[in-house]
Amino acid sequence: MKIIIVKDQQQGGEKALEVFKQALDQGAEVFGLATGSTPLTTYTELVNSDLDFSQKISLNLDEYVGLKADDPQSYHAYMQQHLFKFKQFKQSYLPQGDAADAQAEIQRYNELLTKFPIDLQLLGIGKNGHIGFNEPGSSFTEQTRKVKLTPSTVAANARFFDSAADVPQYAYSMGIGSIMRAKKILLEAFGSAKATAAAAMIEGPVTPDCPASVLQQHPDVTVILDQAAAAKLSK
Ligand SMILES: N[C@@H]1[C@@H](O)[C@H](O)[C@@H](COP(=O)(O)O)O[C@@H]1O
Repeated sequence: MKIIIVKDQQQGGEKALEVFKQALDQGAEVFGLATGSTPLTTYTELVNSDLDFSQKISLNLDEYVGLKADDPQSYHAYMQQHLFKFKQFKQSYLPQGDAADAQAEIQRYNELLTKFPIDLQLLGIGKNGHIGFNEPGSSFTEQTRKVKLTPSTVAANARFFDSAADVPQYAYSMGIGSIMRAKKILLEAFGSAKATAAAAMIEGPVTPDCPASVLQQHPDVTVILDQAAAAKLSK
């Protein structure tokens, strides 16, 4: 793992832009994208850059089950608001939260991932070490699936909803097996709330108890941390 420690989230976004630029220079065609507050500065940097994604494909990590694409809380809406409205991609895919047939939706998404192997996967990390919506205990080999969110993740994401009761309890998520197939991975973590998870990911044992720890086994991972998120690293 290559660890980059920056002053703050703003500087983290600037570093992330460099990683995207390098991936494009190396011929990346397919980008795996993430949501949450963590990638916001990265998306702002991408939007304000002259990088051209108009012939590139994107695939998002996850989507809440039950939300329509035009629901303002959906990850579709998030991506539209923060990136796609400003930066054109050739084609962008997310799981369809309101799909009538969950199994068919999972299969559709797995087929897309096979058709478009991800060159650069952007990730955040949950306070409990989850990546995508792969909560502690998730298998390291699974592909896209429907997952039940833990109470702590529901609580953490409640800030984006009117009330905790409105937070969906299930999501479609690329599995850890899908994430690990990406050629290159860029994980960002900002703020003291992520310090324990960041230390477990980087220095702890590789265990499903901290799903992000599996990244220690990936050959090309860059981690961008701000000083607060890096505070619990031993060196
Ligand atoms: N599914 C998302 C993850 O992809 C994200 O990494 C995590 C952290 O969110 P934030 O960046 O807002 O801290 O939250 C959600 O659970």
